[in-house]
Amino acid sequence: MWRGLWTLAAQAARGPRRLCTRRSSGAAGPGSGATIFALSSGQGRCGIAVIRTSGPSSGHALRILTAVRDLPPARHASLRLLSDPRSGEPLDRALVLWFPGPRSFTGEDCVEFHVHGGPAVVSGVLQALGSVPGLRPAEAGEFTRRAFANGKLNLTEVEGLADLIHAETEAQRRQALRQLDGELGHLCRGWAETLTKALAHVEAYIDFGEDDNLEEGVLEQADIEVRALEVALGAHLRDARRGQRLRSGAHVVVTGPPNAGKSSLVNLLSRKPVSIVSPEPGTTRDVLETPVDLAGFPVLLSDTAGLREGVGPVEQEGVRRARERLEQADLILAMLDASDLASPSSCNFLATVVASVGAQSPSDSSQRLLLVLNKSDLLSPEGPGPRPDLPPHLLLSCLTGEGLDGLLEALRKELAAVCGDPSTGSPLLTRARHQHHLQGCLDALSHYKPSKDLALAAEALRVARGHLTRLTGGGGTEEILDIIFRDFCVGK
Ligand SMILES: Nc1nc2c(ncn2[C@@H]2O[C@H](COP(=O)(O)OP(=O)(O)OP(=O)(O)O)[C@@H](O)[C@H]2O)c(=O)[nH]1
Ligand SMILES: [K+]
Ligand SMILES: [Mg+2]
Repeated sequence: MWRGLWTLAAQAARGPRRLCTRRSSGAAGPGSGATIFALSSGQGRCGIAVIRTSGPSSGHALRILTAVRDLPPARHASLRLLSDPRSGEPLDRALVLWFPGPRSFTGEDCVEFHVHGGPAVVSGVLQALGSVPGLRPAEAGEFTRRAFANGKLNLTEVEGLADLIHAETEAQRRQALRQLDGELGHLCRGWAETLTKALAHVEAYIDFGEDDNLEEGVLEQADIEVRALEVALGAHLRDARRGQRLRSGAHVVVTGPPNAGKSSLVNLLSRKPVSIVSPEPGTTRDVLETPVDLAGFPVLLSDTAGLREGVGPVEQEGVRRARERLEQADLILAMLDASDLASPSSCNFLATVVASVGAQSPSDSSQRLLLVLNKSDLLSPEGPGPRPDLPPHLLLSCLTGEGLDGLLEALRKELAAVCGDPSTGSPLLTRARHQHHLQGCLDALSHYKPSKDLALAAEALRVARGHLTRLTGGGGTEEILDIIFRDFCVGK
């Protein structure tokens, strides 16, 4: 998650960075001449490290380091002794792979050296590559940028790749893989084709409308297709918040009367002592936020002050902050003490918070709520259970852990609804950029009124199509590319 937060924090700490490309050099463009190299596996001691090159001198570099005149067979691993070309000193016995362009990740000639992962070996091979004329170290994201420039990936696929590298939860990984597979790009291309066809029809009508040799119903057909596209775009936009939540984390807020066990639950779900737990009501005052992986979904979990009136000014401020945070929640975990359901604070909580969220119809409610009755261990086995008039709820004991599995399963279902389930359904719009262009496309289509003015209608179609093209990176401006490629590390 968190990548958003981390990137912001890192940028604040370091000041603006220029990580990826030198725009002026046009280093990413095909035929830019330079051959780049970098360590593509993680930094630090490891069993195997992968060093990659990309560019026209890749084959030359491979021959020089292996001191073998013939290149190994394409896309087959071969064992070779690598030596420093300057001193002839052996560096490592390594697996090398030769990927002649265009059938490579970047579309250019590429080589992979799978060397032993010790820091001395890695730095020896990197230095040896640096000594080969025409080779220079890669900048962050430069391999991917070349792949993009050579048409190997479109922009949404590049974003999917960045997300895949940074994915921290199962659901994020699945979503990133789907995007990398080109699902969103595919959808956009289909929509753009529809618009191209409609545009062709409108333009034909402008040119030949008066003639008899134009098929009948051409404009009507274009009209039907554009209106259907508007409906599809609208449906996707309504879903947009879900994709972004999956990328940056859903807001889950734990609330309830004092001492219900909210902090105990937050500690249990995050598996660390985030909040102070004590028998004293009113222990938690500030909102305490912690990133967690809940059932495979990225979540920002907030612990809040117990809701009650008639307390001192500090706790009152805590209650105000708790209510404020509650309004921003995607999912509310409403918690009550199962052994204390008749108390005024429990009744008041049920009548206000639980009832008000529950009253919204599921389709238009922006928030979801799970009611949890904690401290089930305090209920006597034969005595009457929780009140019969309660809304649907789950029983839990933070003390014994009983009911935790059921709660996690319920959370998984709720979060799938909040974030969108990446294993099913239509591709999600994971970034504000996607939403911006789809909205732009939809706005342009609202000006499509061929019955009023054919020329303006054609222009509306052109503007709308431009948004879809830019979404997948066609005609993308350098600034957008810079922002997207900044997400990558060196070697990717
Ligand atoms: N028996 C029992 N006690 C529990 C359980 N969960 C929490 N407690 C106890 O209940 C008390 C209150 O727990 P907290 O987690 O501090 O409750 P809270 O809702 O965060 O309280 P405030 O922050 O004061 O609003 C502590 O003494 C916990 O040890 C449970 O499942 N069973
Ligand atoms: K407490
Ligand atoms: Mg607390």
